[in-house]
Amino acid sequence: MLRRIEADVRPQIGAGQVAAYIPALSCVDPNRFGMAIADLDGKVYGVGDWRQPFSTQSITKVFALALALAQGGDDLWERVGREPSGNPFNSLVQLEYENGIPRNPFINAGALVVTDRLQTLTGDASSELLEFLRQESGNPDVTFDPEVAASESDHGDRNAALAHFMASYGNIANPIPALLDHYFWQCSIEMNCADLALATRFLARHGLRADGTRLLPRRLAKQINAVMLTCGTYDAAGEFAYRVGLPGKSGVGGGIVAVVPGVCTVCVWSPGLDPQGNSVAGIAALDRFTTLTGLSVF
Ligand SMILES: NC(=O)CC[C@H](N)C(=O)O
Repeated sequence: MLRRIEADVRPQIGAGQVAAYIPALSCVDPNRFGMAIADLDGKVYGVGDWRQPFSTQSITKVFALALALAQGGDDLWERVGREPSGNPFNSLVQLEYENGIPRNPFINAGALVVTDRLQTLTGDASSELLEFLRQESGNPDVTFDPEVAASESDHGDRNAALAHFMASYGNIANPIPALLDHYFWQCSIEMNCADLALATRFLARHGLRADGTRLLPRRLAKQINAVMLTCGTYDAAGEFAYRVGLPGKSGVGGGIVAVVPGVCTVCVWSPGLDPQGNSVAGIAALDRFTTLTGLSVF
């Protein structure tokens, strides 16, 4: 089935624009495509470049959210909302109208609040996140890409503006330079499709980690999946629900993870992005996946 999906989406591979806001991402080959499916027991099936590491970027926002909720509980929701933003992921405009409370945890402003919370809870948000991803993927080689992290920092004015703006409303607790560092390191984590499909499994397993221990109560796993469905692909979340019908989270590295609760997880990677910053071939592949298998939440 994966081979069939790859063949079906071949005309779209290379379509769109590779992220160009930092040099480290702009040189990625747009013709790459990989896809992996992990079942609940951790068996992985893949096609194409599924073992090629890529920049996970905003996909890490899901894992940071899960850790912040697991360790700090529902208080987080006093500082960040759960509604789709209908605006680009790095937009500033809504924040002023809404008194420094970001619409959801998956736009940059919301993710900065989540990382701030994780930093308060753990004292080392990005290392905590990396360790979690290593454990859940079973791959000790999952690592930061220092070049991407440095590039994010060099071109980080907008994220810095978001953080300072929220701090003016009292919605950031940690020193901003340290918070931004953790956020940029978080964005720089490199993983492949297999790693990401495996690491996302706790959301398909209703909160159970790879080792069988519980990360999240069932309720929280359901809630994170719901926020992914409504907010995981920014101002294209409606279109993603329409075409794919699964909780999903994208990143500007061209990766997307999707969850079929109680069944499996999927990760697809292809660097060409649509204007909303989501992988063109990635969405097409997930669209084919749910159409061919009938495995959507609807
Ligand atoms: N959508 C994304 O993947 C955005 C992540 C990117 N590093 C940023 O903060 O702008």
